[in-house]
Amino acid sequence: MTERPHTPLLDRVAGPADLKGMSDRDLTQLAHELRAETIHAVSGTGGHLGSGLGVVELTVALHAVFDTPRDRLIWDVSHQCYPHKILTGRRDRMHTLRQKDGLSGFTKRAESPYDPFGAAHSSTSISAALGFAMGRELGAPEVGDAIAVIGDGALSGGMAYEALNHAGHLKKRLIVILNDNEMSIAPPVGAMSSYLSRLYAGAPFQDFTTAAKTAVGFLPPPLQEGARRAKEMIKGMTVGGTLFEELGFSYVGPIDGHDMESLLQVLRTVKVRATGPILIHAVTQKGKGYAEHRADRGHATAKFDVATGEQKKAPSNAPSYTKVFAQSLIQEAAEDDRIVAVTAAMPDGTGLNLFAERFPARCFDVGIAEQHGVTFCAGMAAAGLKPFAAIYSTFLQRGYDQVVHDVALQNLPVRFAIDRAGLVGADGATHAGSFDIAYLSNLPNFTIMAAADEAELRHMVATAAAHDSGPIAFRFPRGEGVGCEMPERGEPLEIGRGRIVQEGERVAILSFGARLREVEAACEKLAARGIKPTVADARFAKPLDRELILSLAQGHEALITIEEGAVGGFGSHVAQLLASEGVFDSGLRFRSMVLPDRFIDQAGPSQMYESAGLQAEDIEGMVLRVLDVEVLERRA
Ligand SMILES: Cc1ncc(C[n+]2csc(CCOP(=O)(O)OP(=O)(O)O)c2C)c(N)n1
Ligand SMILES: CC(=O)[C@@H](O)[C@H](O)COP(=O)(O)O
Ligand SMILES: [Mg+2]
Repeated sequence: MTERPHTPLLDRVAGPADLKGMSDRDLTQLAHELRAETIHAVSGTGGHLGSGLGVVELTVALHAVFDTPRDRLIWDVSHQCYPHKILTGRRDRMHTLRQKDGLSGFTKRAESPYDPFGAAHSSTSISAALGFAMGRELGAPEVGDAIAVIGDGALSGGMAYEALNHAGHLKKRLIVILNDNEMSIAPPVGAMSSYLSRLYAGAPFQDFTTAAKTAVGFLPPPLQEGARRAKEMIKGMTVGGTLFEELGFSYVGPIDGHDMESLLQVLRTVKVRATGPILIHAVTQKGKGYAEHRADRGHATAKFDVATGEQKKAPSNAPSYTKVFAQSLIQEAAEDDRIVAVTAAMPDGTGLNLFAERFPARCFDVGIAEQHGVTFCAGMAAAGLKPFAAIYSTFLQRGYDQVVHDVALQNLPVRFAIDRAGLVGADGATHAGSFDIAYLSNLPNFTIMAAADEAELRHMVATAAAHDSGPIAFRFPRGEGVGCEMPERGEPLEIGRGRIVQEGERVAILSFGARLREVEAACEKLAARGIKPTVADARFAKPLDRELILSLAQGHEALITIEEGAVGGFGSHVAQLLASEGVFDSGLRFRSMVLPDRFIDQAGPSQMYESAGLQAEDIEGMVLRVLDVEVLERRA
């Protein structure tokens, strides 16, 4: 980590109360110091750098003008919250950011009273802020103002409009700050993004309409109405946030989100004068002061050298699952022009940026709009295309009703490429892909697969491309594969068929997904005790391979299932099958190893799986217990 920046003003800040006595000039200087501190801190931990750098002035101004934590400040996604955390008493813990037992990379209620609402999934801030505002209106004495800071990317999320619509209807005082940096993770997509650009493209008109507003005031009253309508028409035609005003908000902006003086002036005025919902449109630069010129604006970074900007990434010895997915899909799409692909604002994260380079007309970024993305795919499937929805497990939760109602119920052949399945590491509990097996395997018509390694993933992409008789999903973990031999091209798998990995005796371990490597590591340890389990890779959670499961159950004393998912998934369906076939009556010992029924905070992925009890030593222990070996050893 480079040497600490010189921050004399920031050193005097224990919390936002210390901003109250500062002059505007000091607050401007404080912002410079806060930006340097943010860069310094993230250089030592890695994390989301660009979005925080874009809101440094906004963070200082908000905490200077409003009375946090009584005034509730809610950050959308909250990946931009690092300056906020530094100002709210957590500067000395920033070196623990996104690490085991450290600070979360997002706002978190349990972490600080200055984090009134947790986030990480996008587009939730206005709804939450409106909830606080209504709490205040209904007499919650300790709630002051409710302030949501939402990015232009997050504003492409449907629930943001649901909240804007409701706020405009309720007409209660609510402050929404649109942090518009013309970036999502990638350049933003959508009509809203171009509308916002017009707002400040026409900014000179903003001055004009201000002048017009003043001029109207000098007209004799009978003419004022006509002049006012003329002003509205001009504003409506060009700038002026008409969309927001039509939704019942007062609109202020666009203002320069890095100009401390205008920020302070606008916020102080709004604080005194706002009576209903108001939207302040602040234009900022993502990555300001360090990464604003980078293509990704420094959205996410590993640890880095501040002087050179060089990231310190761990060397990789295997391709990432994401890259294998993208390359495999490109192979399939080259042979079948019905294949199209959809991402919800995560082109690079899902690897679809590679697909788009090859097939630009067949790749769609719908913005942060998973609900729309799923049903958009359903429509394309109904039209005879072969859509692949590439959506992280955790973000697919946002489109669940669309999965049930528009895809499963109509039995439409949408392919779901579910990346970041299982525990994901530094992003912590909000991003864990824990539930997709459970939330998909209970749906009729679905076929569910999980890749044990990158070779299996390639076969599963080919399987999904060939599978046209209904919805099919395949899941794979975040990060690198195991470095196994890769087939040139994927071969479609027989639907509902698993595979034996090693023959053994007494106990069978049936793995679904990428825990297989840990199972094999456990078997190496068990071999030293003369125990050789049978190991099988289920490949499918739906339809189950009945024949394989029943033969394993009938041919062993014990059967153990393992998966990178919560209860209610693969193991539950195996138990259901065994119970319905009366297999338990013959005394089979059955154990199902799943993620525990609790949220697991951020740590390294293997640390998280250790906490979850799904590592090789846990599997070894399970085998020993189920065979009573430990008990016998203790008695011996
Ligand atoms: C529901 C959901 N989908 C996708 C994401 C991934 N994601 C995190 S930040 C981000 C872009 C946010 O853009 P914006 O709101 O403009 O914030 P900025 O990074 O520009 O500050 C996306 C797509 C998410 N957090 N939540
Ligand atoms: C803030 C956010 O939600 C995304 O940036 C997410 O952190 C990306 O996750 P990956 O790093 O796994 O692509
Ligand atoms: Mg943005």
